[in-house]
Amino acid sequence: MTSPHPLIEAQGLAVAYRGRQVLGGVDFAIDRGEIVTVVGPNGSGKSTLLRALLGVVTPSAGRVRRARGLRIGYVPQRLHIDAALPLPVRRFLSLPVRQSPARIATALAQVGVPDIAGQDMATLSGGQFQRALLARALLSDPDILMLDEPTQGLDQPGVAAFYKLIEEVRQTLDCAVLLVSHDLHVVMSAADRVICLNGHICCQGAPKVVARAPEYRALFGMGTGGALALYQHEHDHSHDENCDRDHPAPVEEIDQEKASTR
Ligand SMILES: Nc1ncnc2c1ncn2[C@@H]1O[C@H](COP(=O)(O)OP(=O)(O)OP(=O)(O)O)[C@@H](O)[C@H]1O
Repeated sequence: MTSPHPLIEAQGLAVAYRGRQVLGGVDFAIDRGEIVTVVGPNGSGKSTLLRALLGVVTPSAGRVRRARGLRIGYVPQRLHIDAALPLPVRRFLSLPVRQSPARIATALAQVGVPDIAGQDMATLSGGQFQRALLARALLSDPDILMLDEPTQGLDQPGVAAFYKLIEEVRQTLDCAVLLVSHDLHVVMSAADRVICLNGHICCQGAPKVVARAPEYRALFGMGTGGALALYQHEHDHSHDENCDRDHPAPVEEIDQEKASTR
């Protein structure tokens, strides 16, 4: 259950590209301190949901509300950097907002790569690159971090280390974390809440509840439930364990109010 004053809230959110609806009837809210993970098959609208919450995609129906003055740190799914153009990490971190060397050093230390400031972005390993992107997102001192498949291309230990880092960052900054991922096993253990998306929210709830939901199993198979037991972490707080099985209203019934872009 989210609070009456979430950081971001969407109601009846729908998105269409050139008249083709890819997301519909999405009700969503996230509070400070929560880690929420969005899972779903390729093309199910995960990146679109993040982009609509960010305000870079205009909803075709429904609305998005962001808390006044909300600072969002965004790590995109892809970022192509031309290898022919030298771009030291410290300069990359100063784009688009100039940052002091001290802040850059702090951010790089925070994400566990204190020695790469002078290295060229094109020469970073996959894990170092992802950490540099995360450092850049942290430099905005975010209330919420949005990460779109941040562990793509990392090996399993790299993935596990990255999620551990996210958890540490959440604790240090007391920010919310919204992430999209395909790393089902680790995600299911690291998130407070999992949203299973397939053009609409198929089901959502605490990881162990979602893992049992027939909608989740229909999308991801039965295997994850077993693996979950290995990764399940200890919670010192309670969850709303209701798995929302309601499917969205047809598009025609959704509030047509456009997103506010405060
Ligand atoms: N700019 C765009 N113009 C037209 N169609 C788009 C655009 N962006 C995404 N789509 C389409 O919208 C649908 C949802 O895409 P989206 O990238 O949100 O899915 P996803 O769940 O993030 O997928 P993946 O797991 O493969 O990254 C897909 O069918 C995609 O082709």
